[in-house]
Amino acid sequence: MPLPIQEYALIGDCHTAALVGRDGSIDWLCLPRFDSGACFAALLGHPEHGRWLLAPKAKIRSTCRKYREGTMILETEFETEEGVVRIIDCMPVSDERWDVLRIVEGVSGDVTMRMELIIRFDYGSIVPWVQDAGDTLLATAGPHTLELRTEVPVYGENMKSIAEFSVSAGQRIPFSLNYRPSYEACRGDTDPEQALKVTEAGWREWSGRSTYNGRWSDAVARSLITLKALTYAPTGGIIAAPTTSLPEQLGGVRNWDYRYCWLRDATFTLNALLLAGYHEEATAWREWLLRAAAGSPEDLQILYSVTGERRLEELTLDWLPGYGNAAPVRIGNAASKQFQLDVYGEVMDTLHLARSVGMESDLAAWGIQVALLHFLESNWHLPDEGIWEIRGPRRHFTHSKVMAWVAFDRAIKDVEVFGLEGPVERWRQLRDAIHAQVCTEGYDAKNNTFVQSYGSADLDASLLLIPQVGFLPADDPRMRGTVAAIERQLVVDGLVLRYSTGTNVDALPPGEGVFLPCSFWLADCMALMGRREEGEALFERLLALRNDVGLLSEEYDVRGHHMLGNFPQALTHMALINTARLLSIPIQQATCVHETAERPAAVTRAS
Ligand SMILES: OC[C@H]1O[C@H](O[C@H]2O[C@H](CO)[C@@H](O)[C@H](O)[C@H]2O)[C@H](O)[C@@H](O)[C@@H]1O
Repeated sequence: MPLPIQEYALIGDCHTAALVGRDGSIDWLCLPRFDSGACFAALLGHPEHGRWLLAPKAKIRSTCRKYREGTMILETEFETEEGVVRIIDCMPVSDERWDVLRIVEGVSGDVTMRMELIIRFDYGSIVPWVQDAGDTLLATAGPHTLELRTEVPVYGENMKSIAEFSVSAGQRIPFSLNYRPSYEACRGDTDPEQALKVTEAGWREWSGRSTYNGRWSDAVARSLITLKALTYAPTGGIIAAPTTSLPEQLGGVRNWDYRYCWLRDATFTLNALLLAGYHEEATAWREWLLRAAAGSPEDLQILYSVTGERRLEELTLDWLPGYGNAAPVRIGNAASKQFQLDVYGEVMDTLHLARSVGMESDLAAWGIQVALLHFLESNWHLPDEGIWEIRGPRRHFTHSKVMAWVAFDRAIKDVEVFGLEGPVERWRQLRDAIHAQVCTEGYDAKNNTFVQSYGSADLDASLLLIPQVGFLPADDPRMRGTVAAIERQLVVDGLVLRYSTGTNVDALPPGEGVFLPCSFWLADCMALMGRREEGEALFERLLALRNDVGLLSEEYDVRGHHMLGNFPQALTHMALINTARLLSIPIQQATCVHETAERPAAVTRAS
């Protein structure tokens, strides 16, 4: 059984990423990119599905770990009966090669160590042919080769590569695992100590550029680094999470592949990066978006691969039992074929924000935006699958319609503020028509609450975003009523469910954890409504759920006290950054909204 989700830490090179367990085992790694087949898939099965263990053989008394400040370099320290040993793990960022670097450092005593390398390409299904080539161990199968370099002797045993060695205080023993296509020449060795130095300097330089200097700077810094690590450097695409099929319900079927770029998630993420001053990432993402969205607006997908590929066929891997037997394990994502209205609003909002914070205006972007709006004009009235990507029948989701309003609202502001050209009068009429429709069809006057979808009495935590996008101020009585209803019906032990899965709206068996981004959104609403102390208390509670290295998954099981769902998740870390920002500025500024229902200042002002 793999470790509890919160016992993993992330290392990455902005092309792909690995999960390193507290026990020293890398249980998840896809190469050469985030969505490639995994060569270590023990996370979704057993060690025999691939992993790389590097840990003391001696009895472990305690383990503690941390990231080196401002970096993605992980240090795991094991205290054993024989002494203390530290493992330094990282993936040097490079466009030319893919390496996982592990340095074993003796801290005190003489500690006996064990390395166990089990390479299984294609998600644990292919045993490679392993050759000893002197100072290098070569593992090849089809298109893939992994090369292990280390000074300690390695031997084969039961289809595993094993090393046992001892490390004494002050000694450093490097291990490097390099990936290359098997048909290409060996790229040669790198100096591990030098690679570590360069990697550390690179991450520190990047972190040092953050403009956030509020109360929660450590938590925000770790979230920003995590978001950066989920960015695919060659294209600027940002993935939702580096894993597939970590279950939203233990033993359940809510298991999805998140190793793709959702317009929604990437847009939220980008807002967080932009507001912390990371304009380069914003520019790269805008270019990624323009390439991905190029073509007919009606063909816009809600998610793409990191390079913008569209066919993400959903398959199940029946040889993998799944994390804690939560089957099926899925790769690909059928949501790519869904119609989700909200993404139009999210894209328009981000591009508007990009202009507002001074990113150079791009005429090609505006051309695509106008085409998207043209499509939206004749499609906003249709039912859709909504923000939660339900797999049941389409509905008129209130949040989707609100986001259609956002799309026209931001386009109008782009014309008014930046002098861009468009049929602004027609857009104004549409904006007003959508607003009026939402306030009648999406609002239940009897219970004084907005509802999940037109005609339904159910609630939905996506409604908490209404003030953030500027549709209505947080202190509007209808919004106060909605927050109160959500607190009554969707809050479990202080944290927020995204909706009631018992209604079968998503056509899946009921039951999942509380949704962490929605819990941050509740804290935002509290802050915007003048309930700042409650908002802060909820934010602190959420921060306390982070694991020992500051990472969060998508969901949380309040009864079992463990994380659920893919990990670490960009949407959650983005929500954390946004809430920290909101709570870091003076109350007056946070709640200030224009009469025309502008976004709250806190959500638009770069710090
Ligand atoms: O709950 C069903 C859906 O779950 C996934 O979607 C969720 O993750 C997305 C990526 O973070 C997010 O954008 C969406 O709002 C979430 O509901 C899954 O990817 C879908 O295939 C699935 O239908």
